[in-house]
Amino acid sequence: MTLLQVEDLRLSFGGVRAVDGLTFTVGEGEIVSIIGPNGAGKTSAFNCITGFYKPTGGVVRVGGTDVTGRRPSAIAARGVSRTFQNLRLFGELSVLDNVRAGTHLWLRQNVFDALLHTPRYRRSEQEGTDEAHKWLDFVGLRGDRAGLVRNLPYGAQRSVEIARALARRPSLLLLDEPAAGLNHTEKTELLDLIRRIRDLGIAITLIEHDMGLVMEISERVVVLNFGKEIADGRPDEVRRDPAVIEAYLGRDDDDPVADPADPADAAAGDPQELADADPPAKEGR
Ligand SMILES: Nc1ncnc2c1ncn2[C@@H]1O[C@H](COP(=O)(O)OP(=O)(O)OP(=O)(O)O)[C@@H](O)[C@H]1O
Repeated sequence: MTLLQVEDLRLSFGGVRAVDGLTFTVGEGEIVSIIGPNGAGKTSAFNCITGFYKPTGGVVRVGGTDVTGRRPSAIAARGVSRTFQNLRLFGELSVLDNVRAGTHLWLRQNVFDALLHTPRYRRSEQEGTDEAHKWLDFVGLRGDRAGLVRNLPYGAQRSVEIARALARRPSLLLLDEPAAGLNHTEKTELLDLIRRIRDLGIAITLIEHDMGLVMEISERVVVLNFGKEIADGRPDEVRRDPAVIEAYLGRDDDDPVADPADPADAAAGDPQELADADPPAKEGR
């Protein structure tokens, strides 16, 4: 069944067409990556899908329901959870409380119960705490969970953010550059974690610059360039796609013929190189 359906999604910032006609779907339990050079519109697309930006055009459906332009909380309540490129943890809260915050989406609590600390409130608080521990175990975060989250190393903070997103009990998890800033070991653990999340039946859409990770884990890859979708296919198809290779590596207009002696052209001719290619540096941001 199709879980997420994005149709002709558009977003403009003044004259900049950040997203320019994006169409793709994500099925139940599927892993779909969105890739593209810096500034291609990936995060803008995520922000439209999750309600942080109101798209200029197009439709976003979750489980068949049109959620275009709805508030982030309404879209989250439909089972869409996300992490952010720049972590958005509550630095002054404990590790455990950060993850417990995710459970408030579905824990049934009211002001009356909270003020009077009724047995029902205490039961639901315990349920939230148990659930938070469960997800912290799942992401493999050992150590002190009562300490402030901001005292954790960066890689561990990323894990806490994923645990918090999972504590919302999503059917679709959107990860914005989950491997950024992680070392080799942490990336291997992330790969395993993403697979284990998928094995729970949760669909995953990730934005990622680490091509090795993308090519290894994705069932489908959607490629954006200057807001436009230039490819949507299996990893092996996408990395052989000339439009994708050109978007990543660029080609001098005055030099349309590949020169095997030129490392850039040699790389463009070898699809395997795309897996190792560093995206071009940010421009005009
Ligand atoms: N809040 C904003 N105001 C104005 N322009 C923006 C805003 N956010 C993004 N843009 C522009 O929209 C375009 C797409 O940016 P976006 O951040 O979505 O790209 P991206 O593919 O996620 O890039 P990166 O890989 O660097 O994170 C860029 O030209 C960017 O400068």
